[in-house]
Amino acid sequence: MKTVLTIAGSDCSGGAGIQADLKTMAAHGVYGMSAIAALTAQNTTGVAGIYHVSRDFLEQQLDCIFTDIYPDAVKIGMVSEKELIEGIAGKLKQYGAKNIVLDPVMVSTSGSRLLSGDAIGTLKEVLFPLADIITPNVPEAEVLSGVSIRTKEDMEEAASKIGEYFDGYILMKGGHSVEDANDYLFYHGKKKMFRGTRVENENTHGTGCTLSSAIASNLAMGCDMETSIQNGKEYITGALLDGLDLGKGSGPLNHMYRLK
Ligand SMILES: Nc1ncnc2c1ncn2[C@@H]1O[C@H](COP(=O)(O)OP(=O)(O)OP(=O)(O)O)[C@@H](O)[C@H]1O
Ligand SMILES: Cc1ncc(COP(=O)(O)O)c(N)n1
Repeated sequence: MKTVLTIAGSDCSGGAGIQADLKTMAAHGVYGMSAIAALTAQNTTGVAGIYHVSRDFLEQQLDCIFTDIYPDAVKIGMVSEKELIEGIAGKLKQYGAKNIVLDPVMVSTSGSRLLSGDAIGTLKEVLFPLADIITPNVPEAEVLSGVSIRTKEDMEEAASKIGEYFDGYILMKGGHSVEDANDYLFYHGKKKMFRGTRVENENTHGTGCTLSSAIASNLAMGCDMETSIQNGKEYITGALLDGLDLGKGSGPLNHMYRLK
């Protein structure tokens, strides 16, 4: 069985973070493992609190995983703080981790900061060089590039700025657009669109976590990058179309929609 590790934050309400990642992995038939960087107290209406684990404890979790069940792919989500990012990078290097999908989670849909401001530089300098693909949404791509994004040309400019310090695949997600849900892949000066029909569903809690875990699951199963993204896109669209409606705010997706 193929194995995938998520390094991210826990969402006690089950819609985003580690919980969304593990559900996505189970739905793909891969064996999911988790190293928890932070515990959050949150639900569909917002984040009430964050409890960071220590660097030592996060490293201990990674040692336990890598020395026993080696992951075929790694997804990285909410990593909160500088020291944790440095710890993760050290362990990924030490164990030669491969197929690394990095979702640069910065702010929750509900508006809470999930990555401290002074950690963004560390993320770029220390963790980006290890990633095969990064999956910023438009606001994250703006922070990473310093370009204000309104048009498709702005996206290209932002990707080329990010490309100055990141050598891998850049998937810019269009979930925040109003007219469509197209995602754009940039790689070494080339661009490819992954077309998405906008689903009229307010319940989008955890879409980014789900997409990045679906891509990691596909990479673990041996798909190439573009096929992994295409399959991930189809999976997220299906999960949104299912129309699950839980909670009082922006609710979670049905990760198991294919089993219906
Ligand atoms: N309403 C929608 N209809 C169809 N696809 C969507 C919709 N909203 C998001 N997506 C898709 O979901 C994936 C995640 O994109 P999004 O831009 O929402 O990421 P994100 O903001 O990082 O997610 P998160 O809400 O977890 O922070 C992308 O493939 C995007 O196109
Ligand atoms: C632990 C954790 N990780 C990631 C997100 C981002 O997801 P969203 O933007 O849908 O709130 C989150 N809310 N919580």
